[in-house]
Amino acid sequence: MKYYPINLDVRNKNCLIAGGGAVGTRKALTLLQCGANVTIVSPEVSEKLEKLALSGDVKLVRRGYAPGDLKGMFLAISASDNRTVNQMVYEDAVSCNVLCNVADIPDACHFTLPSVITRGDLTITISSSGKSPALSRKLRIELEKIFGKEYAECLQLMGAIRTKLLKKSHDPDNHRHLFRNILDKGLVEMIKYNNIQAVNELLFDVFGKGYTWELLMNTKQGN
Ligand SMILES: C[C@@]1(CC(=O)O)c2cc3[nH]c(cc4nc(cc5[nH]c(cc(n2)[C@H]1CCC(=O)O)[C@@](C)(CC(=O)O)[C@@H]5CCC(=O)O)C(CC(=O)O)=C4CCC(=O)O)c(CCC(=O)O)c3CC(=O)O
Ligand SMILES: NC(=O)C1=CN([C@@H]2O[C@H](COP(=O)(O)OP(=O)(O)OC[C@H]3O[C@@H](n4cnc5c(N)ncnc54)[C@H](O)[C@@H]3O)[C@@H](O)[C@H]2O)C=CC1
Repeated sequence: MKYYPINLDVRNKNCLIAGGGAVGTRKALTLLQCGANVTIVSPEVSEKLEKLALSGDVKLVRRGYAPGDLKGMFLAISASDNRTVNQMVYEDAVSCNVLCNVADIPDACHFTLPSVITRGDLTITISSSGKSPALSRKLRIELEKIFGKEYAECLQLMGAIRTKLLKKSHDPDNHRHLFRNILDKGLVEMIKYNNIQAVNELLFDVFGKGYTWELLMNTKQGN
């Protein structure tokens, strides 16, 4: 494996994108979805970014990238159409210890971006280790057909069961068996076909009283 896969918490972290064209816009939208504070440094930007700047969702600095722009940044993405600029952003990032991704120089990346599918709190990511973004995209489209919204609901339910069980005791050996058991008995399919009665019967069989779809799906969960 060439890259170490991690899930990075960028909420409220300052992130800079140099270059506000098609690629910079795509990367900005993902960062925004994840709750980052996004600054775009670019002489020209896409219409989408213009709108996001007007609504205050991104900060726009309308000029070319300059050394010093990375001060106070947690992460940087260089997506300009100028390789010299992109290389400079990378070198600045290395010298100020900022995590950096350069859209057109895979070797000048601390991290690369995967194709992403989200279903509620479930995130499925695909990386080709930089070899073929087109293949990552194709796989995403295929997997989106297989993993529907039932996975978001299933995850919400599993999370609520887990919170409830962990409040009572920490018993990983026993819990592992219970969780695998309800998944192996077709929980996802029952949710997919909206067979809530079967879900409740299964919950009762495995966990006993107090574990119902109605109760668990209305439980407030962390983060
Ligand atoms: C290394 C990496 C660095 C990074 O950007 O993080 C990188 C690099 C480069 N991409 C290029 C081109 C394309 N990129 C896409 C699309 C995506 N690119 C993304 C990520 C990555 N792209 C990282 C590796 C990802 C992995 O490991 O798989 C995705 C997954 C995520 C995202 O961008 O958010 C997003 C799909 C989102 C989705 O739809 O699911 C398409 C597809 C299309 O547009 O149809 C094409 C044209 C077809 C093709 O080239 O395959 C070129 C120019 C090559 C040239 O000059 O020809 C370079 C530079 C180079 O390789 O030198
Ligand atoms: N990693 C990826 O997923 C992909 C990467 N690429 C590469 O990404 C780069 C950008 O592609 P596009 O967004 O399609 O190009 P684009 O031409 O749409 O956008 C380039 C942007 O860079 C800005 N720019 C120019 N000089 C700048 C400077 N000195 N400082 C800051 N910004 C500056 C321009 O104003 C423009 O907004 C290209 O090098 C392309 O080869 C292309 C496709 C996918």
